[in-house]
Amino acid sequence: MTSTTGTVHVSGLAVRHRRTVALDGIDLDLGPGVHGLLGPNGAGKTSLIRVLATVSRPATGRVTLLGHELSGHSELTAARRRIGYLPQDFGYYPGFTVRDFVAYVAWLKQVPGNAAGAAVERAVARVGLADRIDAKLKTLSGGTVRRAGLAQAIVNDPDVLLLDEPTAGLDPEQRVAFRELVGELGGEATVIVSTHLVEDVAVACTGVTLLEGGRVVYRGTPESLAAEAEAAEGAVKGPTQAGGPGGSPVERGYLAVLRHHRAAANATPTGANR
Ligand SMILES: Nc1ncnc2c1ncn2[C@@H]1O[C@H](COP(=O)(O)OP(=O)(O)OP(=O)(O)O)[C@@H](O)[C@H]1O
Repeated sequence: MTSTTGTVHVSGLAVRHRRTVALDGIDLDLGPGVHGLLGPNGAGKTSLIRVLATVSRPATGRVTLLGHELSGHSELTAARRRIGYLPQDFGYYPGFTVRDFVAYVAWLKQVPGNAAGAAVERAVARVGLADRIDAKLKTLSGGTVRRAGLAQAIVNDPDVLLLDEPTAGLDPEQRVAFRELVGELGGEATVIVSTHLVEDVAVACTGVTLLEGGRVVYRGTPESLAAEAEAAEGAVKGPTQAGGPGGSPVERGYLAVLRHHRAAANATPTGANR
């Protein structure tokens, strides 16, 4: 976990929004695979993804993506060609068709003109929208627009794919298809997925990073996170104490880690662990 060879390397990353510290000294090293980013509201997931997507700048720290340190103009430009990004809320021209929307991003990402048409059709087909490619975005449901958003994120075959709450608004069938696609993409690319749906992480992710209060409080795999629940439940002799009844093993592990972290932070007189 502490290797420095990952395609995404972050050290001492801090992000502030006016007086709010959104990220407070993050160190991460991520390579190919699907990495789930979990954490409660306000934990800093979007702030981290926005820095990696090069749309916001850190207050302090270093970020290296695919060997490009995200600082100078030429390094940023080189990295951007190889990044795919699906923001939590993305804007679009409602009068654009799915094809126009994805083609526009292909152009922004400098996909060569002679390859762009095929790249657009392939990306749209991969998200299951081939039959809607010439439909205007304003005629599509929220979940379908979100799939078009995913198509634009993968049109350049990115080496780093950043997805902020990609399954929000998807129906269960679409969510299953999404997990399969993300699993496929993670075979070669470094995929970072922020989500509140812990089950997405359990099924689709090879790694898990849990943020709280702008800090990394856990790194592991879905399996190791689930084992945290078992350990906590064993210690307190009852599942209701660790995560509550009905939660999946990974959900209970998530809750157990947060609870443990908060108890440790409260036990620190100076609050230095927060
Ligand atoms: N533009 C902004 N201006 C002021 N504060 C902000 C801004 N964006 C984020 N914050 C604050 O920064 C912190 C981290 O927010 P961020 O959106 O990164 O968290 P998150 O984990 O993505 O949350 P959520 O799960 O609710 O999307 C929060 O305290 C939030 O209120």
